Amino acid sequence: MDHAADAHRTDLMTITRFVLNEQSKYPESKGDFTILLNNIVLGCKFVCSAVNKAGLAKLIGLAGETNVQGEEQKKLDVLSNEVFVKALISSGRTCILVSEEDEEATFVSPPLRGKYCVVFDPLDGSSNIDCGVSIGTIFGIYTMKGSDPTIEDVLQPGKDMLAAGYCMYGSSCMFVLSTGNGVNGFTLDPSLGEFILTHPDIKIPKKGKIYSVNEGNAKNWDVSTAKYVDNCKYPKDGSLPKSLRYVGSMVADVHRTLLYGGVFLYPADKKSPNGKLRVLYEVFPMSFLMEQAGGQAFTGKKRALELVPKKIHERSPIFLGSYDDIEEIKEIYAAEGSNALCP
Ligand SMILES: O=P(O)(O)OC[C@H]1O[C@](O)(COP(=O)(O)O)[C@@H](O)[C@@H]1O
Ligand SMILES: [Mg+2]
Ligand SMILES: [Mg+2]
Repeated sequence: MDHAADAHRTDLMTITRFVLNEQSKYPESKGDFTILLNNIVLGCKFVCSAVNKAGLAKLIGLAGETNVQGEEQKKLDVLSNEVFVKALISSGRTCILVSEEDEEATFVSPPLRGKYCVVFDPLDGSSNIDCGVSIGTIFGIYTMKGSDPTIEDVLQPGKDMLAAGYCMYGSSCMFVLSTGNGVNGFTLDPSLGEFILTHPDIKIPKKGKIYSVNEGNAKNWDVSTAKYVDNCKYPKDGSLPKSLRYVGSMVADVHRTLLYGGVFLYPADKKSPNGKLRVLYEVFPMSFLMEQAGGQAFTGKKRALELVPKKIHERSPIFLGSYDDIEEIKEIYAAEGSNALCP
């Protein structure tokens, strides 16, 4: 056995070692990012174990509160939010936190203040919590621009994000991360309590066979969305129809899209003129990952990562997935426009 050659194999590459290797590429780095990420990973492990035993631990059902989005919060929404706020602040590396579950941004005071701004959806796919279908956590990381944190530090375009990722709590627990050098996936080994690199350098297929959308909104769609989905079902070019897959958890639908290819879309419609998904902690992180994996992310008008949000809970329509499939959607929108709502 040539042990020396084996030393470089990615087997048993934990996420901590992976990030430390990444860090070594930046000699000036003091390890702040590694410590921050370590606490995000810890938060995900905590939430993963709570999700796995939700039915046993009476963590199913409503918390009795309503969040800023007007949604009834689930017990696990509230628990996950508390876990991540604590994990992020105790890292001593954050200055601003924006959570889906908190109306205002949280400004971290010294001495625990650091240079990173973290935007996050502590539990994504809340409508699937009580039935045990895959859900997740989504996050994005920016660097503070000045010496003191201001809300402008999180109202930056998505392309200025430093890193983004999600953790999916499904049949296996997967942590998917990009620090701007491609996308890597890690699977939690429950017996070790370690995330192990299992999906190095994820690249989305250039074209896919799957489309993912809530067709229940079809009567409210604009002409372009209706035309694209019609093309998926009744292709005009003689190709095979695409298959429909929709979990209703963005993390699960985007994770499948990243690995298998195709498109996930949550368009604007008469009911939700700005779509449903939130720019900072859903649209941006997933768009960042999609582009890093060779795909695209489009709003119906522009590249999603070019958006500059004005409010922390702002929403945007989103189409993300395989490069060629998003090109097709962009051509339809260029021809039909994005304001022509279905009659
Ligand atoms: O039920 P709908 O309208 O299809 O919406 C599903 C979408 O809403 C979400 O559940 C919104 O996220 P939260 O669960 O974090 O609020 C997404 O995960 C999902 O893609
Ligand atoms: Mg969400
Ligand atoms: Mg959520």
